Amino acid sequence: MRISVAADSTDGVAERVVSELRRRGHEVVTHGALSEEERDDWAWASELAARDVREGRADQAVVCCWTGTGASIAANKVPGIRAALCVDAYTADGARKWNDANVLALSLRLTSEVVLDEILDAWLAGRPSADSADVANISHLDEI
Ligand SMILES: O=C[C@H](O)[C@H](O)[C@H](O)COP(=O)(O)O
Repeated sequence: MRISVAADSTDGVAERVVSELRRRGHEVVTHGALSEEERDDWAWASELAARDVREGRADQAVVCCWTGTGASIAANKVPGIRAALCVDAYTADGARKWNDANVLALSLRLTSEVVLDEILDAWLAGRPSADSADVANISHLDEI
């Protein structure tokens, strides 16, 4: 997959997100503090990654800030984006299965290297549920 990764800082696991995705064979585009030229504030960086997904330049995105809150809020402002702030593998699995999330938001403060690896495993293996109630919920998001 082609995955856009944004962060407002290179602290914590930000650079490990990029290296782990590349190690797993994905093509990675970087934004914010992970890019040489771009503004590194979370609202701008996260917006760019979310727009990559919205406009078809990426299949998915990972957006990071210190708490994960600002990055997820910014990504969710972009139409069609379903960003999920995930703190563990169970949440990441549920975000893909029940929410068809297309953007993974991470806290650079909270996410350890071990937990990051578990989250990425669950996120990348996850598939959206075909259950009619789940499909209806996702569909309603576009009507809100
Ligand atoms: O939701 C916001 C994020 O957690 C930011 O990473 C946090 O506000 C820190 O930003 P800064 O390093 O610019 O103070």
